Amino acid sequence: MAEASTAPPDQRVPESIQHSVLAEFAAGVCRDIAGGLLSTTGDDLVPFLEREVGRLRQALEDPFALGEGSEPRHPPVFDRRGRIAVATNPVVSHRNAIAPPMKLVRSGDECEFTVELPLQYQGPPSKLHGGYSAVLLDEALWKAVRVNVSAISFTRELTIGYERPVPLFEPVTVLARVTEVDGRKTFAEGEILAGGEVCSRAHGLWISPRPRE
Ligand SMILES: CCCCCCCCCC(=O)SCCNC(=O)CCNC(=O)[C@H](O)C(C)(C)COP(=O)(O)OP(=O)(O)OC[C@H]1O[C@@H](n2cnc3c(N)ncnc32)[C@H](O)[C@@H]1OP(=O)(O)O
Repeated sequence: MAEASTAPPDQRVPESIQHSVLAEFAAGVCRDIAGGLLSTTGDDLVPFLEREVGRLRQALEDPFALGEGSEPRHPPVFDRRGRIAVATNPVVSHRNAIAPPMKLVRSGDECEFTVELPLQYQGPPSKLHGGYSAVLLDEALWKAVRVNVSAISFTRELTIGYERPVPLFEPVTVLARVTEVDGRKTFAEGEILAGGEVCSRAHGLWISPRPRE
């Protein structure tokens, strides 16, 4: 298998479905280790790590059993230059161990995501770090812009209002929609909700780069 973490994109090689499933499984184990390292102390630490490493070892011994009947959530795709592109997105990609990952459940005029945040995203006790609320909202609003405007756009301004803390360890919803399109500029807004109540609100501006001369 290619050393995907160090190889530049154009040196990555195509991979089987089983390897994509294995990579996503390994990212999931990394996520569980990251959370467990924060909640496991003293004598529990070694058995915890042995258990997690054991899950990974078992998958390595029989990656085909792991992949049987299942599809990777984010299989590598070919980019416009025909190179293999791994889904690196740090919010939604199952292959990225630092992504929660946030899941798109509805896409259209309004985009809806769901996500459950574990301990590694904690700011105040049992609550989401505010900077990470901005990350979730940036991604969700960018997606609403992406779905509703043909040109690719990048975040130019993003304003967050923190009305209530976002809880960890339970499903939260992230909503996003476009409010105005004005040439290269697209304005969007959205919210993070928990238990039906708005915790954070965002609005911002996305701009598509000037076409090259
Ligand atoms: C393949 C992509 C995968 C993406 C994955 C998900 C990513 C999630 C979203 C992100 O996080 S993107 C990453 C974070 N964003 C960036 O890194 C963007 C950095 N900024 C830029 O690259 C440039 O500033 C940008 C391309 C966004 C715009 O550059 P321009 O030079 O084309 O914009 P310009 O400054 O000319 O502004 C365009 C227009 O907007 C106006 N404008 C700028 N700021 C404004 C403002 N705050 N309010 C109202 N209007 C504003 C500006 O006056 C101007 O108006 P006019 O067209 O009428 O002249």
